[in-house]
Amino acid sequence: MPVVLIGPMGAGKTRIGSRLAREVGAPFVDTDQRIVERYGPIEEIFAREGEPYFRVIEREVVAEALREEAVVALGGGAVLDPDTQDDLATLPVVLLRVDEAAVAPRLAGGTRPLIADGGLDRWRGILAERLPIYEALADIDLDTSRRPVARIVAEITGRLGALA
Ligand SMILES: Nc1ncnc2c1ncn2[C@@H]1O[C@H](COP(=O)(O)OP(=O)(O)OP(=O)(O)O)[C@@H](O)[C@H]1O
Ligand SMILES: O=C(O)C1=C[C@@H](O)[C@@H](O)[C@H](O)C1
Ligand SMILES: [Mg+2]
Repeated sequence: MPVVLIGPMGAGKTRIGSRLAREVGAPFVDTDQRIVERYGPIEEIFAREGEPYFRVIEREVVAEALREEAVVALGGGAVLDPDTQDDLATLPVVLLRVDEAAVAPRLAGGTRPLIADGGLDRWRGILAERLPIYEALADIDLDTSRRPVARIVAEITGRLGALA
């Protein structure tokens, strides 16, 4: 069964997911990275085909990843898909949170298309829209704002053990 990481842009899903996978000896799948491998850079997909098309290919990649024995980091908006919400209801899901002060430097210099214009204000608005979904799906909920990656990974492995 996969372990799934969800949360907003910059929460650390990719970085913590890859460390967690190493720790538990499982493969790591990042759905954004898989989309890039197959379809090219995400900002180009958004620019060329628009967000609805991106969500369709994202759902395909997510559905495939959720059938793998892996640590799976989802894109920030993947939980908007109702079928993905259904899939996640029966899987161990880790919500990674981050506050605004901590995320600002993490987002600097990025190419995330949804916040290309609005920056941190847009990030805040998107999070507010999605937070009820994130919270409803999470089995483990933790803040990554001011803690080293190794500590966060240790806490997740401990809490996953308690879930089993
Ligand atoms: N606990 C942490 N402390 C400090 N920096 C961190 C921490 N976790 C992640 N980072 C840094 O924050 C940035 C964003 O992290 P990461 O790419 O893992 O986030 P993400 O949740 O995958 O974001 P996205 O949804 O955009 O893919 C990276 O530069 C990463 O190295
Ligand atoms: O929050 C979002 O909707 C997104 C987050 C990223 O992980 C990418 O999946 C993409 O930039 C969209
Ligand atoms: Mg990521």
